[in-house]
Amino acid sequence: MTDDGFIALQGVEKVFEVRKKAGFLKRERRAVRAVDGISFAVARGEMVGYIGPNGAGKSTTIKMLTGILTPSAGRLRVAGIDPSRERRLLAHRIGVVFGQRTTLWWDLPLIDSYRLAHRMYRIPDARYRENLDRLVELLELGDLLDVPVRQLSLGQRMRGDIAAALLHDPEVLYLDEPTIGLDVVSKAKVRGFLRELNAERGTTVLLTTHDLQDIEQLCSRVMVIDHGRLMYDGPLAGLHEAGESERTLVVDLERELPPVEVESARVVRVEGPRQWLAFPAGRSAAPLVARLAAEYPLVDLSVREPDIEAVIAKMYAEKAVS
Ligand SMILES: Nc1ncnc2c1ncn2[C@@H]1O[C@H](COP(=O)(O)OP(=O)(O)OP(=O)(O)O)[C@@H](O)[C@H]1O
Repeated sequence: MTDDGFIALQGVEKVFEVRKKAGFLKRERRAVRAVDGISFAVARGEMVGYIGPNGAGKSTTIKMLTGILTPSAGRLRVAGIDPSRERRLLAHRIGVVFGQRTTLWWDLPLIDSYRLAHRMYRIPDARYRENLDRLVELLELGDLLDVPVRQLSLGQRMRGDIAAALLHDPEVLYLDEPTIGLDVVSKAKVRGFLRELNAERGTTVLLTTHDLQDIEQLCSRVMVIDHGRLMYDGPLAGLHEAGESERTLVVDLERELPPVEVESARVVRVEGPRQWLAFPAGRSAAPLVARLAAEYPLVDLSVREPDIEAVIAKMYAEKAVS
């Protein structure tokens, strides 16, 4: 593939014209800039998180990447293909899973949707059988193939949808909220499968989610979008610095004491002999622990990582002010 990435966007914009009621008969036209000049490149085999608050422009970006929507401006390529111009050609190279809406046939047994995909994508018979067997095994669908989709639980349906998106061996998989509404066990199954898919097949994955544990467990890189603009693109750890987040050192002292005093950390909570100290997430906890141990009667301690959701919220707040 070219140097500019397997998925490549340069200054991509999407503006929607919406009509708004402005009186009894009057309607006003208004432009909604859903995506406002986004540029990024994703290399083949990367697994990237694409996150942001509601209405940020995530789904619009994914729709442009699949060719459903045409960008208003900018350049966009997936596997060297212009999605909106060659949507059918691209369809053979990509798989899409929308967590909130199924692509499976609601009233038919699960297997019928797969048979349909077999024909629709013209998947060679041997390849279809092989992929179906592998996906059924990995996603634990064996007992569900003859069950009508409407009778499946949400977690089962989601696994069914993921299999449907992968029968034709796509090189790229877009996942829009793949764990939404799933219980802990189902989430773990979906995440485990995606990790394996990426490691074994080198499938490039772009993942949109509100569940930051999805990102934590799957993606080494994360892009944050807000108001149609890219606010952050980098490793997950860097988000903490961007949000100037803090880690927490929880210390158990021998007895109740006034809030401890130690450089570069501040006590944020005291409960009996236990105290919570906030310190910058980018710093090592070791010198802090050493100082505390030298000056106070320490019994036990633990370090808590910051909640990423809070980090992002803080980042937004800071950008809004600046
Ligand atoms: N077809 C459309 N016509 C008009 N406006 C639209 C259309 N699709 C999206 N928008 C607007 O574009 C903006 C971005 O929407 P988008 O669905 O891409 O956000 P999102 O980040 O996916 O949000 P969510 O997390 O809620 O799904 C919103 O203001 C939305 O109302």
